[in-house]
Amino acid sequence: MEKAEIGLIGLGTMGSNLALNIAEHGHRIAVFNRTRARTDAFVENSGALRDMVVPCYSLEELAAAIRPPRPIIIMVLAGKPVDEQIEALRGVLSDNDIVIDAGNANFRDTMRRFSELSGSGLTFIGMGVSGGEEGARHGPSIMVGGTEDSWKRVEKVLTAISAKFKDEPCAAWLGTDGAGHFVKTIHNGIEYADMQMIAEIYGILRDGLGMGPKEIGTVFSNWNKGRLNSYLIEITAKVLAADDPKTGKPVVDVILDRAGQKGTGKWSVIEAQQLGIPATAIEAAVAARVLSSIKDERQAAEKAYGNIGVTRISGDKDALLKDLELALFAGKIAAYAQGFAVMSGASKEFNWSLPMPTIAKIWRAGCIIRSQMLDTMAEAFSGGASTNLLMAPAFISLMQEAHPSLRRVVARASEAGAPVPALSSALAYFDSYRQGRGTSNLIQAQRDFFGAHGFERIGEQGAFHGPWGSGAAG
Ligand SMILES: NC(=O)C1=CN([C@@H]2O[C@H](COP(=O)(O)OP(=O)(O)OC[C@H]3O[C@@H](n4cnc5c(N)ncnc54)[C@H](OP(=O)(O)O)[C@@H]3O)[C@@H](O)[C@H]2O)C=CC1
Ligand SMILES: O=C(CO)[C@H](O)[C@H](O)COP(=O)(O)O
Repeated sequence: MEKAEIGLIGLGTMGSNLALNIAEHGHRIAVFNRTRARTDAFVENSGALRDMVVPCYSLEELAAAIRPPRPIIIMVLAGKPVDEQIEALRGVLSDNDIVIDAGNANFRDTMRRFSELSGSGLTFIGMGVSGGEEGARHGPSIMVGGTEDSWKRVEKVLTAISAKFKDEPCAAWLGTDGAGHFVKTIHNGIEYADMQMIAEIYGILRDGLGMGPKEIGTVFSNWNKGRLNSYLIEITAKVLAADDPKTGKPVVDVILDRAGQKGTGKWSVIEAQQLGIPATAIEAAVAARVLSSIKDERQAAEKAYGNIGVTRISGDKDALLKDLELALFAGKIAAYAQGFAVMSGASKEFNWSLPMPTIAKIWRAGCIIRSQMLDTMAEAFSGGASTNLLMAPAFISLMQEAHPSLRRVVARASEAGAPVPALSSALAYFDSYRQGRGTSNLIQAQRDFFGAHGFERIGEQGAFHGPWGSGAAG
């Protein structure tokens, strides 16, 4: 039998679709899954691509089915299962074979795996993939970390299967070792903020304006034709339009308000904190998911405080809708600015030289956060935007137009009792970032008072102490 060009382990949602995508692009692929039944089901459902697929029932069989040097994609649950697969593969692979971890790995695990495999003869690639089920099948965004040489060896197949934005492949080599998985992690952090802000706007429309799912869906659908055009807005409109076959009710009304998470949002926030770079909108989104998960406690609190609910927001509905659209737009810009700032900090910390224009470009199609705005970001970064996206001329104009709406929406939502943690964090970040003289002069003084930490004076060099007298520095 003709040998396969590539192998894949893990035929779950992502792996099975990625395998079919690879096969459809003319690459014969050998596949293996821990649970045999899943391999059988995959083969049975591979339809016209059946001849391009080689089912294998052991790693030995998988290795024997692929032409050396073998590229093998691992697409299993992140964490220990990946280590177990790598360990098992070491026993069946040969020098120059390439092991590609394509799951949502923590980039620190990826760095460790790089160092553990160095000198083993095997090449390792840590690769972030975004686009969910549909993206994996028809074109995901692919973020690669590893040596440039290893990228060159897999570039052809990865660019072929990736999404295309106006013919440009959404797959790129972003740097050594953990670079690809770090960028995927921040992609997901931004995804969390984006989703949370959309949910906050949905909350205002539902509880503040008393609108039903279908009507809200139409609002999102209209917004998707304008500046907010993005995959997440598009699917939100579709979700809100869908009915539950069991009850006939809008499906969103029968879903529990409790969202899970697998780790990438939390890792984004941890790494931002480690780097000392504020990612407050992302942090608020992660915290909101955590709060959503303590449903019993929230219900008890509702009883304790009385069901105050959200008071109705009155006024010109069209003007309010315009404000909500612009508020979401401004909030998104702040969240992206934070995500890119974190990547910029990590790039320096880990010597990756992350290419910001390329990252924005490969996020324009295929991935979950794809949006029209990313094209403007790609242009801004290509034009040399470096410190913070909020300093790019195009984004200064956009924020000047949109921030008054964000301010009004946060104020009105707070008055009405509608929680808007991500939008308000985004606004506070923007307001703090654009304030030439803030309030930390007082913090310097407080620190000096209780801890003799000293402070700087305006226009003078050196460290100074305050005239605090007795009781200070105690
Ligand atoms: N779903 C999504 O939208 C996206 C997911 N990802 C990432 O891709 C990876 C796979 O996700 P997804 O396809 O959704 O997950 P699924 O739950 O659909 O599939 C999980 C796969 O992992 C395998 N697996 C689990 N534990 C082990 C183990 N201990 N040893 C060997 N194999 C194991 C399963 O095998 P078995 O059949 O035997 O259980 C199955 O093939 C994850 O890292 C995920 O975070 C990345 C981007 C998007
Ligand atoms: O990577 C993804 C999308 O880009 C996965 O769908 C991931 O599972 C999303 O994160 P979480 O499950 O924590 O919401």
